[in-house]
Amino acid sequence: MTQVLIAGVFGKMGQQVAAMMTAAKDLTIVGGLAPEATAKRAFPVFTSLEEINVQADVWVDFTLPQAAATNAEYALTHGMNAVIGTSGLSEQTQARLGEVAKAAGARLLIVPNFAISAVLMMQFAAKAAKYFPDAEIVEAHHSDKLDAPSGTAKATAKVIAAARTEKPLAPHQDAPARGEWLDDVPVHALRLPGYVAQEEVLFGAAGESLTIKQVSFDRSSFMAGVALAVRQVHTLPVGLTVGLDALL
Ligand SMILES: NC(=O)C1=CN([C@@H]2O[C@H](COP(=O)(O)OP(=O)(O)OC[C@H]3O[C@@H](n4cnc5c(N)ncnc54)[C@H](OP(=O)(O)O)[C@@H]3O)[C@@H](O)[C@H]2O)C=CC1
Ligand SMILES: O=C(O)C1=N[C@H](C(=O)O)C[C@H](O)C1
Repeated sequence: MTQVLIAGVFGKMGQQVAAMMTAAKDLTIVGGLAPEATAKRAFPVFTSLEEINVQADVWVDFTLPQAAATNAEYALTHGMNAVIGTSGLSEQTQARLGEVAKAAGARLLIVPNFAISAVLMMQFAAKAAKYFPDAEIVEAHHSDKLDAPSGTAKATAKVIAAARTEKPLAPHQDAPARGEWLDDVPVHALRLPGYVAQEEVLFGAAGESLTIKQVSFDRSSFMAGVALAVRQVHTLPVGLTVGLDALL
């Protein structure tokens, strides 16, 4: 039985993760963390780190970047492995938390996107970038998403840059309409009511193009990945792992 504490338990993701774990026979929710305990749950809901009086195997976090960093530090130094789904943590913060995990002998798994389709999209994009250095990313999310570009778009730009063997042909342009350039990949972020999450990676070369697209129609798309991460985080090396790839 894996015991789990969910931070952000009343959020859009937190609620779905709690429902998924309640239905799973091998996962037990020992507590939740939320700024206000606005509803009753079958497990205790704490409103601050100081209040927490339970021990978990795994801390799962779907909150805000600053909160996630503070929470992860708490979890890693209190005998837990941590699975962070929260987006918007800077590279420096991720590296620092990795050091905290190492010092504590704990595992920290930061996952830009738990949807298997998104993990595969990034893997396919890395493969394509070897042959198509010119790439652009268009991501679209629900209108109350706080961060832009998305964590998935940042992770995709990073893997494209790492896989490229040549420089892109299209010149760098600073015009706002050309998007935000991450690792020499222009990223365009759309925020629209009705959307959940999706991303397209477009590659262009002389006389041809390739588009890789994934869509999360609803948040159930993330649940298999969250369950896998929670069940398997203990098998990862001590310290920081980024992405679900290591567990697939
Ligand atoms: N990796 C992935 O696959 C996915 C990642 N995400 C990411 O997860 C995060 C949450 O997304 P989503 O559920 O849609 O957002 P929501 O805004 O619906 O939920 C976030 C929740 O966190 C709560 N919260 C804020 N501060 C704290 C804190 N210090 N401790 C505990 N809880 C806190 C908020 O409470 P209150 O509203 O009261 O302030 C809110 O209920 C985002 O960063 C998003 O990008 C989302 C989907 C998939
Ligand atoms: O906020 C969201 O909803 C999502 N956030 C993650 C991101 O920033 O990439 C993952 C997914 O896109 C949903």
